[in-house]
Amino acid sequence: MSIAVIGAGAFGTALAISLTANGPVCLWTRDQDHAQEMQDTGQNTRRLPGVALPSGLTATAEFDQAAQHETVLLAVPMQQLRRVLSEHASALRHATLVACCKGIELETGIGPCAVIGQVLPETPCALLTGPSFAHDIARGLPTALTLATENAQRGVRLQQLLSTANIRLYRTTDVIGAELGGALKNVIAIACGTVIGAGMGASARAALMTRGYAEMQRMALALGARAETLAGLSGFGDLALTCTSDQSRNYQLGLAIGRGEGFDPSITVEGAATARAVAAKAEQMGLDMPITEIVVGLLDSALTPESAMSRLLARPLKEE
Ligand SMILES: NC(=O)C1=CN([C@@H]2O[C@H](COP(=O)(O)OP(=O)(O)OC[C@H]3O[C@@H](n4cnc5c(N)ncnc54)[C@H](O)[C@@H]3O)[C@@H](O)[C@H]2O)C=CC1
Ligand SMILES: O=C(CO)COP(=O)(O)O
Repeated sequence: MSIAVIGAGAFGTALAISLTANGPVCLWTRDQDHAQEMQDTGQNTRRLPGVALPSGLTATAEFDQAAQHETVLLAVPMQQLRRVLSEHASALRHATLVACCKGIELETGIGPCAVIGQVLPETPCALLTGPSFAHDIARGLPTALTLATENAQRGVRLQQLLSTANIRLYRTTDVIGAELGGALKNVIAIACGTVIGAGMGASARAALMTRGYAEMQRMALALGARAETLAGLSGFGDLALTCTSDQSRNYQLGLAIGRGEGFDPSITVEGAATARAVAAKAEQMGLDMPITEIVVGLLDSALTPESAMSRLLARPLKEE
């Protein structure tokens, strides 16, 4: 069973490195110079410097070379997924697609598997998500992730195929729950980074993580997710990692907002677009998502960290 990874960013490269322990892997980048650089240096110096690419990994800029593989992992940012699928729809039609991105599409309010379902309705798909930093995976550190797909047989097959020496996969058929856990935790991580950056303390962060988790559940359950999925790796697990580690780019953006510093807009921060998508969806659904709302206010500079916190503290008192 052969594997390709689309997107030679930090995560795509890390997955490709780990998966070569099971067999050859093809890693696609849209940039010919980048592919050449990886071949010449044996490293992805742009996204994962200092980590050697194993000999079983082939870097290419030829899409057809990647798309001929049976299983194709899609490791591009969420807001680019539809474009990549649409540009390469005919080449990808016959593969099994595994989305590796975390987020909600801004224009439509849907997650990665739903986007695949719209662009390539006949193509089997799955989602790989859960707590893991690219650098940890690439360095061979132990991780546990969730593989979500509605087809249970496909889930068993992909679980075996994509488990490696340092990636232990659990499987679920609750795709919407896994999608929402991975997407919504990034929004809460921006809020948590903000309170730490602004010096509001670890107690405030614990409060945001807990009430943020309640918010994640509120939306996910309303959309048909199972509560136990939210309590698992793709929800609680990834929330815990992303809200407490300054390796996280979503958390780092929050730190910068809290400190009143700028942030490089070229860095992939999925929670920013997702916060806007989720706030709009919550309004349509009549759901109360106050932390998501204040994150949008912080991103728009309509709120300061202090005014955002005052707004949360001033909300009517209620049962937990
Ligand atoms: N970095 C990490 O630790 C983890 C990342 N993820 C998820 O993986 C996804 C990708 O993140 P990273 O790899 O970290 O981002 P990244 O910014 O390192 O890489 C993104 C890659 O996608 C490529 N790309 C962007 N737009 C494209 C387009 N239209 N066509 C072709 N290629 C395009 C870029 O050139 C870049 O190589 C995100 O959804 C993220 O949430 C998930 C778990 C861990
Ligand atoms: O999803 C991740 C960890 O599971 C990576 O987090 P960031 O995208 O915030 O860096």
